[in-house]
Amino acid sequence: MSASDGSRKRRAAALERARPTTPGRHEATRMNTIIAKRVDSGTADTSEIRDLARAAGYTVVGEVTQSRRADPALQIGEGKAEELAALAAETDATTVVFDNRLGPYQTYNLGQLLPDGVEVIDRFTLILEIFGQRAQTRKAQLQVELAELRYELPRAEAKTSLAKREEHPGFMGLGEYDESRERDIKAQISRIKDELERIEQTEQQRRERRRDSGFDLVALAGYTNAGKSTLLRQLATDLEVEENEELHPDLDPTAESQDKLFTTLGTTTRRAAIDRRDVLVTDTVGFISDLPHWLVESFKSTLDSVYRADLVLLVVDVSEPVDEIHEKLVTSHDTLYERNEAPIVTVLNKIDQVSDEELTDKREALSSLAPNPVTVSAKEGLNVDGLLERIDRELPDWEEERLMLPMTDDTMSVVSWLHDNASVDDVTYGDEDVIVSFEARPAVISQARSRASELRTAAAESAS
Ligand SMILES: Nc1nc2c(ncn2[C@@H]2O[C@H](COP(=O)(O)OP(=O)(O)OP(=O)(O)O)[C@@H](O)[C@H]2O)c(=O)[nH]1
Ligand SMILES: [Mg+2]
Repeated sequence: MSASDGSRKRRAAALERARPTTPGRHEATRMNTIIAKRVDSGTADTSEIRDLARAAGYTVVGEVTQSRRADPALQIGEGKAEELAALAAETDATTVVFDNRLGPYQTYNLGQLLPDGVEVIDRFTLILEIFGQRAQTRKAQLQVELAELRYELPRAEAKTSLAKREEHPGFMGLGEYDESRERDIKAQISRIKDELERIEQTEQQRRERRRDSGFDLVALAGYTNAGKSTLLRQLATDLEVEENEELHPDLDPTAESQDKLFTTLGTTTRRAAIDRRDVLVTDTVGFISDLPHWLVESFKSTLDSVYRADLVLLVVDVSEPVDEIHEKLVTSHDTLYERNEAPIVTVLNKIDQVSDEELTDKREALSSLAPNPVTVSAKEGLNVDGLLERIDRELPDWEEERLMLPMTDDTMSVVSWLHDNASVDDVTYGDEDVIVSFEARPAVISQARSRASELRTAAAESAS
C-alpha cells in the first residue's frame, strides 16, 4: 500500500460527496454528520465548523459541545463521548467532525466508542477534504497532496514508535506498521516540493514579465467568504486567461460566488478597469483562523501573488458582528505579516447589509486595525468607483519623462512599446531623432531609458 492510498481514498469519498446529485435516502444518510467541539472555558461557538462541514458536503444532524480541559484519551470527557456515541446511533450519523485537533490516539479511542463504521475526523482533515474537492489545477492538487502527506507524517511516525515499543497492541489494529512508510512519505514530499517549485518559478517569471511591461499588481486578500471573488468581478474589465489554462470555475464570467467557505482555491487574475494605468487584480484563497502551520506552508505559494503585489486589498465582511470582524482581521494580518511588503488597504464589503449608523460605529471600533478603509458593496456595485480611485492613488506614482531617441531601424518599435506601456503625451519627429514625452511607472521609465541608450549605442556603431 502506498503512503497516500488512505488519503486518496478519503479524497475520492470527498469528491463523491461534492457531486451535485439529488440525494436519495441512502445518500442522505451517508452524509449525516455530528459536530463536536470542546473549549477550555465559556460556550463553544460551532458556526464556523458547521459552515466548513456544509462546504465539504456533509449534512449536520447534531452537535455535542463541552467546556472543560482536554482529555488526553478522548479530547472530550468520557461521559460526553458516550453521549456523542448515543447521538450518532440515534441520528444514523456516519461521521463525527471535531473542531479540535485530534491526536492519533484520540481518533482511535473515539472510533472504538462510536457505533461501527462511524468515521472521526478533525477540523484540519475537514479543511483538507474541502481543498481536495476544490483543487482543479495541477498546482492546487499538488498542494493538497503535500498538505495531506505532512498531516500523515507525524502519525506514521507515532505508529512506528508505538509498534516498536509494542505498548499499544490494540492500536496496531488500525493498519499494518511499516517503517518504510515514513520514508515513502518523505520521498513523496520532496518530489512534490520539487514540482511545485518549478511551477512557482514559471509563475514568478510571468509576474516579472507583467511588471516589466508596466502592469501594477493588486491582490485581493481576506477571510474566506468575505466577498473577494465578487469584488474581482466588479473591478475587472476583461478576462486574463493566460494564467488559467487549466480550467478554473472563477474563469467563467457568469460563475456565481457561493455562500460557501473556500469557493476559491487557485488564483484568478483579471485586468482592472482603470484608465490611466494597467492594473491586474488577483483573487486567491481565503484565510481562516487556527490553521496548522503545515497547511499554511503547503498553500503558501498560492499566497505569493499576495505577497508580491504592489498593493493588497484586505476584504472584510462588515455585516458580521464587530468582535468577529476583529478576530478575522487579526488572522488576516497575521497571515500577511510575515512576508507582505506592499501597502494594505482595508475594504469593508457588504455595506448593503448594514445601516449607516452601524457602519459608522464599526468603522470607529475597527479604526486601529483598519485605518481609513474603503466601504463597498461588491454585490450591489456600491462605491466600486471609489475603490478604483483609491487603488490608483495608493499605487506607485507615475512620473513624467522626456526621451530623445536616435533614428535607427529599432526606434519605431521602442515608440510603440511606449504607447503600450506608458501614457504618451507627445511624439516629435526630427530628421535624426524622435522625442517622446510620456508618463509611466518608475519601472517603465528606467526600462525606457535603457532602451534609449541601446538605440544610441547602435546608432553610434552604425555611424562609425
Ligand atoms: N449582501 C452581500 N453579499 C455579498 C457581497 N459580496 C459578496 N457577497 C456574498 O458573499 C458570499 C461569498 O462571496 P465570494 O465572492 O464567493 O467570497 P470569497 O471571499 O471569494 O470566498 P472564498 O473564495 O470562499 O474564500 C456570496 O454568497 C456572495 O454573493 C455584498 O457586497 N453584499
Ligand atoms: Mg472566492
